[in-house]
Amino acid sequence: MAYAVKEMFLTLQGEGVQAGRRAVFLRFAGCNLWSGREQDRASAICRFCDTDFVGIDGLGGGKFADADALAAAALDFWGDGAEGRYIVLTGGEPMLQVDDALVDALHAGGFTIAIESNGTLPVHPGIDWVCISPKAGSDVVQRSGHELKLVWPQPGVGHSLAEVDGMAGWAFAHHLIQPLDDAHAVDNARAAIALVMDRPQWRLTVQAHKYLGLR
Ligand SMILES: C[S@@+](CC[C@H](N)C(=O)[O-])C[C@H]1O[C@@H](n2cnc3c(N)ncnc32)[C@H](O)[C@@H]1O
Ligand SMILES: Nc1nc2[nH]cc(C(=O)O)c2c(=O)[nH]1
Ligand code: SF4
Ligand SMILES: [Mg+2]
Repeated sequence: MAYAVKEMFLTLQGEGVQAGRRAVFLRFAGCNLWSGREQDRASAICRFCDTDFVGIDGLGGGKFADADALAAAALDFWGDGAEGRYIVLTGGEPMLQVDDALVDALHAGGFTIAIESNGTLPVHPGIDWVCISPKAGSDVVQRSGHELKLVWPQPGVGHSLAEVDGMAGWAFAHHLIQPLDDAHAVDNARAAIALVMDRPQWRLTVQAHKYLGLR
C-alpha cells in the first residue's frame, strides 16, 4: 500500500506519560473527524484541532510507495544509534493508513511504535504504546490501551461529567487530562486543573513542546 504523509520530524514527545522522549513523528495526511479545511471547521465533529494535516507538502512529507520506503525514511530522521528508537504515528488520523506491512517494517527497523489516535477505528494490535484522545460526538471503539488523553474542556456541547467518569473506567493504564489550546488557554488550564482536583483518577498533562519551542 502507498502512504500519504503530511510531514516527518525528529523531536521530543511533548505530551502524555512518554513526554520528554526522543521520537520521530510521522504525521499522516487526512482525518475522519475534520476535512482540515478552515471553512469546514465549524461543522466538523472535531473542531479544535491544532494541526495542519492536509496534503503531503510538509518537511519530510510525500507519497511513500510502500512500507519499506516509509520505514527507511523514518530511520533517516532518527539518525545514528540503534538505542531507544521510538516513533509516534500521528496525523490526522493514523489508523486510516497504518497496516500490518508498516508495523512490521518499523519493528524490523528497531522502532518501538507509539500512536496518537482519536479511537474511532480499532488500533493495530502490534502497536507498542496506544494513546487515545476521545472527541465529543464521536463513537470511540478503541477503549483500551496505555493512555487515554482527554482534551478539556472541548468546545460546543463537549463531554458531560458523567461521560468523563465513565471514561475513567475504560481499560487504560493512565487517564490524562490535556488543557484545550485555543484563545482561552488560561481559562482552559484552570478548568482542567479543577477537574483533576475533583477527580484524582485523572492526571494533568500539558503540551510541553509548545512551551519549549519544539515542534
Ligand atoms: C492532532 S491529533 C492527531 C491524532 C489523532 N487524530 C487524535 O486526535 O488523537 C494529536 C493530539 O493533539 C490533541 N489536540 C489537538 N488539538 C488540540 C488542542 N487545540 N489543544 C490540545 N490538544 C489538542 C489531540 O486530542 C490528540 O491527542
Ligand atoms: N513534540 C510534539 N509532541 C506531540 N505529541 C503529540 C503530538 C501530535 O501532534 O500528535 C505532538 C507534536 O506535534 N509535537
Ligand atoms: S481527530 Fe485529531 S487530527 Fe482529526 S481533527 Fe481532531 S485532533 Fe485533529
Ligand atoms: Mg501536535
